[in-house]
Amino acid sequence: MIAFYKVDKSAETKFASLLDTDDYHFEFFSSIQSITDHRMTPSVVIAPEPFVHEFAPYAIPVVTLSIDIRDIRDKVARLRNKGKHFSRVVLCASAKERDWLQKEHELEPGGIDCPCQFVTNEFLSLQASEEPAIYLTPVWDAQSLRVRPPSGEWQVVEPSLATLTRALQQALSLEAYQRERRREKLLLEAVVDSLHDAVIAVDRQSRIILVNEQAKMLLGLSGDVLGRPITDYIPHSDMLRVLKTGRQELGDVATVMDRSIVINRIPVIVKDQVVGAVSNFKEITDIQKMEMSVRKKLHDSGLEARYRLENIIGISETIRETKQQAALFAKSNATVLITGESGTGKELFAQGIHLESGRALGPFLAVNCAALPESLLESELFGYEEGAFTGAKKGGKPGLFELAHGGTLFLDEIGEMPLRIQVHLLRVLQERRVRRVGGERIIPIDVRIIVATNRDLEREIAKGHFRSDLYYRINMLNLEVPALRERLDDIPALLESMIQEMNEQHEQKIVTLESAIYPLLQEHHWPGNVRELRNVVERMVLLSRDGKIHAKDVALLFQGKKKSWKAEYENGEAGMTNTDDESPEAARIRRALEKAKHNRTLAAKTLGMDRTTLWRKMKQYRIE
Ligand SMILES: Nc1ncnc2c1ncn2[C@@H]1O[C@H](COP(=O)(O)OP(=O)(O)OP(=O)(O)O)[C@@H](O)[C@H]1O
Repeated sequence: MIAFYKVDKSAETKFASLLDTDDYHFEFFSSIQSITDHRMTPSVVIAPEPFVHEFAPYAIPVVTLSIDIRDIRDKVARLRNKGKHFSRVVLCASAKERDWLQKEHELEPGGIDCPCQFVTNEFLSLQASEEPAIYLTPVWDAQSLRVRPPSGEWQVVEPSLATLTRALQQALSLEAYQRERRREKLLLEAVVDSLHDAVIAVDRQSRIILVNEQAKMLLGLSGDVLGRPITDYIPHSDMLRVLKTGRQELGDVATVMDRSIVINRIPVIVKDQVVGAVSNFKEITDIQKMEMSVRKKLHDSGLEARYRLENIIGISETIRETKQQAALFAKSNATVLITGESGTGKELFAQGIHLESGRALGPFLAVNCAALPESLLESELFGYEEGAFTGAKKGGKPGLFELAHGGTLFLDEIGEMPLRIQVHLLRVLQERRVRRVGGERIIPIDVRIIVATNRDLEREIAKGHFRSDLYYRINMLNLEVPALRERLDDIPALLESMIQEMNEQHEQKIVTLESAIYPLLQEHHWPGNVRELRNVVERMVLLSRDGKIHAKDVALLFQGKKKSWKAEYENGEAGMTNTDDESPEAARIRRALEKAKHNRTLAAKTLGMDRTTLWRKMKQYRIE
């Protein structure tokens, strides 16, 4: 909307006819009050020069309406034509307008055929003179003349149509510019409002120039706060310090309206000058929620705990008791040591405890301590800072302890953990904080630790392979997972669920199992526990015909494979490796290594296994 302020009737009529189309919205006003009371704020105002200053407190652009030297020349010419006699022109106007007219006259004196004097209203004096004068004043100053010359000697000058048109053109282009600025402002506001962070910005004088809804909500601001000093709302705002020092302040923690928030304050610097400051802040709980969801995404890519305690199959007394005990342990935050032969389902219990605990919504991360070389295990667990070692990722990397914050970290095969890392782990468990490899920062962590082993740790301590202080620290709650041979009653239920799972996997439809199969399964010793059973079922499914598993196939399977399985499981692939006598497999590996002159790639090749498996087995059998 274009507002015309205190323009005279004649100008009003001319402006109205110039704007006589539906394209423009305009109004005439005679007081500031009537403008501020109007339902629409004008985008631009046209006001005669003496009244422009009234708009100083308002952020509205004003186009100044003033007469120009041509308007005076025309007036003088018209007066002469009417037969007026004068040999002097005295022009009386407001200071600014007077200055402009005087300058214009100096630059282009032609046109006025007698001397011209320019004065302001305050200095208008009616000197008696030999030379008759004509006193001219712009129409908007007529009412305010301090001294009034005798009638007939003074005349008002009205702006010509050309002057009015120029002012109007200026106003229209300003309005278009304003409209564009408003559109940009709305866009910026929408962008800032769409941020999850609360944002508030101030100018050099610490007046609020931008604030989003989140900031209003967190700071409890309401109404129109733009343009108000930030100290009206936050008396000792730290933004004042940032405006003064020009230094950013990141990660400050404060309590605002009983909420803990994390604040960043950043100076806005233009050409080395601090021209304002912007602060973005967030409730700590929001940050925690975000962390959770990032971690959740991590889980979705394979690190999620999926097994609940109730999904662990088994109806036997022993497994039911173990599940009850695990549920009880889930209630506490203490470290759990899960022991049991390999393949008994220790990891499933670790997942079950996590999901049963108050940390269920947090991350569950697992690492097999036997599967990684010492230095890699260390950086996986504790993370590293940039430049900690050659090849360290830029920006460093958080370790599993950090990533598992708020959740559970499962350390499988803890018995295989190198002694040096055991020391590091003990410190983390005691202090509940980690320091990344090569770093200085101490990072507090809230992680529940569950460890598992199939080794007899007391024996390992006696052999000097495991630290006793760490053992006492982790052995707070001990969950013993029973071997499958101690709970043969569970085999039918396990069998059923595994067949169903494999049917889905292999798109088969096994419907019946010959009943003679069950005694075969009950007689077996199951050194590889449930994992071995899973292998057997897989083979049974592959051997099945017409949707049926035949007992004779299973018998053959056991007979043919008995030896190799026995060797496989009893010699340490998955079973307890407590024997001090070297197993045949260990001997085979030792021989292959010697033959290959300790070239592991070559040895692995002759043994028919990949390097990682060889490496793992060497660790398992403690072959140097
Ligand atoms: N009660 C059970 N119900 C269903 N599947 C089970 C059960 N117990 C174990 N399994 C299956 O047996 C396999 C071995 O389980 P898991 O890895 O948890 O054993 P583990 O004791 O941690 O073994 P290791 O000591 O070798 O790490 C997995 O495939 C698991 O799904």
